[in-house]
Amino acid sequence: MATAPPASISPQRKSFNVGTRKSKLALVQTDLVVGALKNAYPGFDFSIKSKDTAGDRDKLTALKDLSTKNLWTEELEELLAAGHLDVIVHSLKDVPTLIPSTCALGGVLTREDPRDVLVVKPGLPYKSISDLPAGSVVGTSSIRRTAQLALKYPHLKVESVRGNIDTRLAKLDAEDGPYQCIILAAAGLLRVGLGERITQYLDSKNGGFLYAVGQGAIGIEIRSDDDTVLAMLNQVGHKETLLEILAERSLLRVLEGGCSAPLGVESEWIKDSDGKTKLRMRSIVVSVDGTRSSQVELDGVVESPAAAEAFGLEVAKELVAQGAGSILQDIKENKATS
Ligand SMILES: NCc1[nH]cc(CCC(=O)O)c1CC(=O)O
Repeated sequence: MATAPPASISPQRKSFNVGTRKSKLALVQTDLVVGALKNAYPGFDFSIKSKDTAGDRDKLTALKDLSTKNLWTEELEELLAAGHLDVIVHSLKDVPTLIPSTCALGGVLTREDPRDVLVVKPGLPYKSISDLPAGSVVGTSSIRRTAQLALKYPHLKVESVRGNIDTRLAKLDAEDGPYQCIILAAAGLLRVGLGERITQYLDSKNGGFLYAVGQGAIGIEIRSDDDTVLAMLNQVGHKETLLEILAERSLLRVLEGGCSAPLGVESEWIKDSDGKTKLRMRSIVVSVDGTRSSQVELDGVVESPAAAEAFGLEVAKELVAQGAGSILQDIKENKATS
């Protein structure tokens, strides 16, 4: 049954413009958000406006070399702030931890499987990352994945692969292509109906791989003063996902301080011995060459957005105490990438 609109929603405002990127994944995720909003607000009208962003246009430069960090978000945020859009739907992983003051994170849908996965080239016999022989080429452009590969699998080679999911899979499948496998997010493959391409799910216990902050979550950005849309999103958002991603983003925000940190995380809700629900966060910071790493696992009672942000900060402090600070300093000074 549809929920009655909260009192703060003005009866005059019944049409909303929902912006997103043009990729297949972005459009599928936007349909999920619009579907949830239409279900809660059947009398309202939502139109989808899709747009290519800087990140979609520049497919040649390795991601870590592109100077602006807001590749996927900035142009859409300008349209949002100007009122041409009311909502932007993002893969939350691509949303910088600092959002311009005119905009805010309005909510998140239920997280899809957040893990990274290995996709092996068709015809090759490998069933897991540990089956790959020395010298095998793994396609990825993420410094988090590159650094974790260098740490755990120094016998493998890493080569950059850019483009949307279909493009990357086509590069993997090309008969004369350089890659034996690629690493992708499970969420993207599952959401576009390509789950059968997954060879192995990677996590702390399988392959020893942690995922990106926000991975698998759909983030919904709004104008920071738009109480109407915020109230609407409160009806469709998912509380556990929100607490997980606020903790993860708080951790990353503290660590990165203006540079992109090779941080992996894994968030899991557990019951402790007294039956109390806690958020267990595993985290790792790895130097780009994989020679140094710092790992922390903490459990925290996380029942509110403020508690989630405080918990992320606590994990960050512990990571720095375990040595993450010097790894991040080297990355900032560009030593580790030479
Ligand atoms: N940076 C690209 C990107 N942004 C979101 C996803 C997948 C969906 C998600 O992680 O939520 C991907 C592709 C990938 O990393 O495999």
